[in-house]
Amino acid sequence: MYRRHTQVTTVGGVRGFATTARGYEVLRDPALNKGTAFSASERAALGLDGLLPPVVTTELEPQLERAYGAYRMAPTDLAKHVYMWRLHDNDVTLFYALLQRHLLEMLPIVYDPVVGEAIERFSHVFTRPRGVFLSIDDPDSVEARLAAVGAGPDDVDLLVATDAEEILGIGDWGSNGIDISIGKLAVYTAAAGVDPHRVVPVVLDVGTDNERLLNDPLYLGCRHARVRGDRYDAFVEAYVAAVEKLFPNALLHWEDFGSSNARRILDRYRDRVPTFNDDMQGTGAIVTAGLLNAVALSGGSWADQRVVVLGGGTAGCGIADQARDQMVRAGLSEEDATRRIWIVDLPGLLTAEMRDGLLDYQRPYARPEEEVAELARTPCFPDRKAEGRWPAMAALRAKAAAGAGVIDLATTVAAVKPTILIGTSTCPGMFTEEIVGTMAASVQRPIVFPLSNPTVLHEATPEQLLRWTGGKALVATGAPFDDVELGGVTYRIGQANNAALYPGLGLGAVVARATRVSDAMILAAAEAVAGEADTSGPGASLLPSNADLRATSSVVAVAVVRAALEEGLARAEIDDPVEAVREAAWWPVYRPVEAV
Ligand SMILES: NC(=O)c1ccc[n+]([C@@H]2O[C@H](COP(=O)([O-])OP(=O)(O)OC[C@H]3O[C@@H](n4cnc5c(N)ncnc54)[C@H](O)[C@@H]3O)[C@@H](O)[C@H]2O)c1
Ligand SMILES: O=C(O)C[C@H](O)C(=O)O
Ligand SMILES: [Mn+2]
Repeated sequence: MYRRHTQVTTVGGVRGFATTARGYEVLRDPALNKGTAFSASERAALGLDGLLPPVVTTELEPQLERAYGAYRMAPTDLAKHVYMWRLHDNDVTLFYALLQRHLLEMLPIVYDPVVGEAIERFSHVFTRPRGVFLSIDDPDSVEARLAAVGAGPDDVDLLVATDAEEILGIGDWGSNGIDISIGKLAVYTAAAGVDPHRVVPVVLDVGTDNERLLNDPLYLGCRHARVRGDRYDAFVEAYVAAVEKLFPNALLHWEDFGSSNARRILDRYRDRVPTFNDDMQGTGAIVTAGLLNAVALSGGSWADQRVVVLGGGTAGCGIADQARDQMVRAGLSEEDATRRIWIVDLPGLLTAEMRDGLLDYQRPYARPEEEVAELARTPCFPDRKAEGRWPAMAALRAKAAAGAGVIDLATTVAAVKPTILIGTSTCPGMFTEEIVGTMAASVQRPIVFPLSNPTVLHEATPEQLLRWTGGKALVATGAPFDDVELGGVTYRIGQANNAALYPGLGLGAVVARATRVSDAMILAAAEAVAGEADTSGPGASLLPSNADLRATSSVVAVAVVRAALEEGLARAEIDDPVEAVREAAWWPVYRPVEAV
């Protein structure tokens, strides 16, 4: 966000800034600061002579070299992460120029998986605030806190908010979760060119149930258990209402909410404001993109797929919904399509007898009793980590364990013979050789996507899946994985991470000034991503490489703008979507700064 004393302007025919700031005030504004790249005349006019070394380097190049050297010197991934955000606080342009140049290397540092470590350590490595902290203990202050960023009604395009109940697969991290909002926004800019000065990261601090935080003297958030129920809903409402009032054009992105709140919030607001839930819809769409290519390569038809999802939370059910919709497009009725999806969670295969304990969006997938009556049940052992984190599912698990037992993943896979196996369980190693072998024995090209993040939580590694299936598995993962060499073929592993989709979706929605984020816009994004992958040749990736994210995101954004126009959801007048997206995209280049 630009400070109040700075305006975006045109300087000598080029987009630049006009500012009343002088001296250190200029250098300490990360939006304005160019360090050694201030020209001699800018230095004179802005009062910078004497405050900078004498050499003038008007290009970014030498600064990029210096910054990359410093980055390389940072001894650990977390130290690299901290270095990058310090750089951001010093010079936003240089940060994004560096990130974009080394995108494949730095995305995992700035974003997932290292952002997970940074979130766990937030209270210990905190140096300076970024983003907006909203507190459930002071709900009346929501509007004032958002207004404190100092932006006018036309100055904000996008807000990413989290309540941090289910960060990646690492659980509840309270107000530390601000870093996921910040990380997601950095990807919006690096991947799609969303203007980093027109976005706001937000944490909705409703407390935390994480004992480690509650007992950490350095914890910086509200030190009490998570507030739920009416107070929670009123707080979320206060946030949305304040955004509508202060930033009427802005898109609202929800990130890493717990499974009991994510869908409810989305359903409440999706017809009122432009909004989407990244874990449900962004993930569903990027996985659809990977599946579109995988199903085509497998030679099968969508109407014939059988899908088993391990982990029926926000991501798993978001994926299930979009897979169901794809089968409906292939000609199945909604009921028949739903019947081709099996969800296995902590209580085992979700069945009709559990109906009352299931979340509303899990319920359609519960299997009828008569169908599962013959399936073997195994006793299950309490999983302490999971009991705390998913009370509803853990209660069902305990009930099943006390009764006949659970229908586990191995039994489900043996009975269903799925063509597609999806992992969103947060439980590493759950896709065993036995389970994958069972699948491979009945389908030619088993499609297996272990998606849990961060990397250590993957249900299986691509190397294992390919080895166990003699290279037949069609694999995509949530975190980045190296190529796999097997039988003389190099297998490139597509990353089915919503980072490859939501930036283009968001940019498209922003460019169109969309009033809503519709299912058609999301499908257009998924199809656009799928179309960007070259799946020809042995071992080809199912998804485009993250090295091409900028180009992929532009294609996605154009497709989203077109879909918004077709549905009459665009407020912007757009003749040429390609040109509109090109014009809107922000690039990390130094701009002239004028003293006024
Ligand atoms: N690749 C991506 O783009 C992407 C996107 C979103 C989420 N994810 C990952 O998916 C995972 C789940 O995320 P979420 O947002 O859906 O979380 P969530 O809390 O909403 O869902 C997790 C579900 O897994 C279930 N579960 C836990 N242990 C299990 C076990 N042993 N067996 C079966 N089910 C189990 C829980 O009961 C819960 O229903 C996380 O690791 C997250 O990082 C990946
Ligand atoms: O953040 C990611 O890497 C993807 C996804 O949103 C997740 O929660 O895991
Ligand atoms: Mn997420």
